[in-house]
Amino acid sequence: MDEQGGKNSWNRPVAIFLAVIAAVIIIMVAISVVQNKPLHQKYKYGIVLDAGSSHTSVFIYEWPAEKENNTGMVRQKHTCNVKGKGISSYSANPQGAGASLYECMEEAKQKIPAHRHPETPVYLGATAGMRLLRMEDEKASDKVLASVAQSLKSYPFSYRGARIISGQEEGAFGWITVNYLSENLRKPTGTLGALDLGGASTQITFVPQQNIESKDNSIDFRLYGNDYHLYTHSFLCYGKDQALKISMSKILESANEASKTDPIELRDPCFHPGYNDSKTVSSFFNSPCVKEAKPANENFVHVGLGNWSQCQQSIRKIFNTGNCLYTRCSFNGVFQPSVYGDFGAFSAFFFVMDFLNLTSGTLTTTKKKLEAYCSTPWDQIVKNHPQVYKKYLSEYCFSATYILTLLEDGYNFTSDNWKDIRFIKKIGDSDAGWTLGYMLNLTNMIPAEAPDTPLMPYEGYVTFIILFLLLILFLLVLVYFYFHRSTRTAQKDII
Ligand SMILES: Nc1ccn([C@@H]2O[C@H](COP(=O)(O)OP(=O)(O)OP(=O)(O)O)[C@@H](O)[C@H]2O)c(=O)n1
Ligand SMILES: [Ca+2]
Repeated sequence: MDEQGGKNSWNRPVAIFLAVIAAVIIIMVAISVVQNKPLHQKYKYGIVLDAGSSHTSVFIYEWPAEKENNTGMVRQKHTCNVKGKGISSYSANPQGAGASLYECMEEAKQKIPAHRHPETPVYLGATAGMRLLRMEDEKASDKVLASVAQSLKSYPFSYRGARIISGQEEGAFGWITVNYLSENLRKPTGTLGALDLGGASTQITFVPQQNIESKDNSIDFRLYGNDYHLYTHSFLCYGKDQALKISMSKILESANEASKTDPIELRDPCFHPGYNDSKTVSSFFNSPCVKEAKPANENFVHVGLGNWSQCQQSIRKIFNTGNCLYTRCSFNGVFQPSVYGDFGAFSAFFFVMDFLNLTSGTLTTTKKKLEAYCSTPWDQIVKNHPQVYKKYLSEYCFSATYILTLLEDGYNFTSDNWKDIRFIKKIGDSDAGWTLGYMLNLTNMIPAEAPDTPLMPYEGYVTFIILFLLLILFLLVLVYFYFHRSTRTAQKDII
């Protein structure tokens, strides 16, 4: 009896103790499961309209709400191309500029959950087309901006402004975009230079090895605790559409002097042999970028010759490589340090080189291929690309020759560092361009100082604490049984 009673009196506390431990383990495991379960991700959104010289694009970005200060977290969710030309083409009908945004903004309402609309910022940045319109007619450019502002305010988003951004901003934000997307900003590794070619301007931005001699070309950033000293320059009028106007106006001027016939025949080495089209002089002299005297004749016949080296010679005339007041210049007296590091070349750099399959290869092979392309008869080119709009198709020889000349003679890339240029459209899901960097900056999503990073991620921390507690409990159990057994042995010894 005594012995049994003794056994029972020992079993009850053991059972209670084990039950408590089991309960604690169950609660802990339950907490761990709940804590570590992936939470239903909450996203935030932002909209940026890129009002370029040739067209407007609407970009919708999204990012996980609780991770907005981390690099690489913002991605492009959707993009919509506004139908028709850029907003600067509405100078005679400003209301049309705002109205043109309707379809893409309606699409944005569909893509972003309704409960997020009021907090979603919307920005419009206009680039070189509007810079040129402002130079020509400031009132007209103000009216176009007022029209797009009024249109954007009519949507349920948080309107944050419509303005013409500077060439420096365009270059610097393009650089931020490509480096943010490549996740270069929190690492000690190098950064990627940015080359952007639009219709009306072109930008070059990179971290140089040399001193920046002109303060207009220098931009400083402190991002995630690192200091960046950037060189940037935007060449207004050196986008591919304006460059074509300047180049054509030079050939037209000399053709006009040579022949007094009407219409003038413009024999152009940058267009394919067999190309023959009637055009108006005004369509090339309608820009503040064109300084040549306008010929009296309004009509001319544009005749292609398809001679690549002559084409390059005529394009070289639009780059003034003399008159440098610094230790070195790119062109037109603009200071530029030697290009350094890898570069991402996007927008029209990519569209043109990708269309012609020229995104890889050496500078020499690229020139050879382009020479062959330019000399291909026009009817053959049309046959090979029946789906491409003829105006665009006819301009690829000029555009690619312009790109090579700009990169080699303008920015001083060489056969050696040609391989450092990557022709890119996107990085991951997001387009390379200034819009993402612009939004990241205006929403303060890139902190100057690196956010404090915990020793381990939150989920890991919870798991670690639970395992640690379980270990302590296990040790307690061991200790308990050890004493329990030694007490029983001691009791037996007494009996
Ligand atoms: N798929 C595409 C899209 C555009 N383009 C051409 O590339 C040039 C530049 O386009 P883009 O980079 O969109 O220029 P914008 O932003 O409109 O001009 P800017 O930056 O100078 O304001 C334009 O001539 C356009 O017609 C092209 O050849 N293929
Ligand atoms: Ca652009």
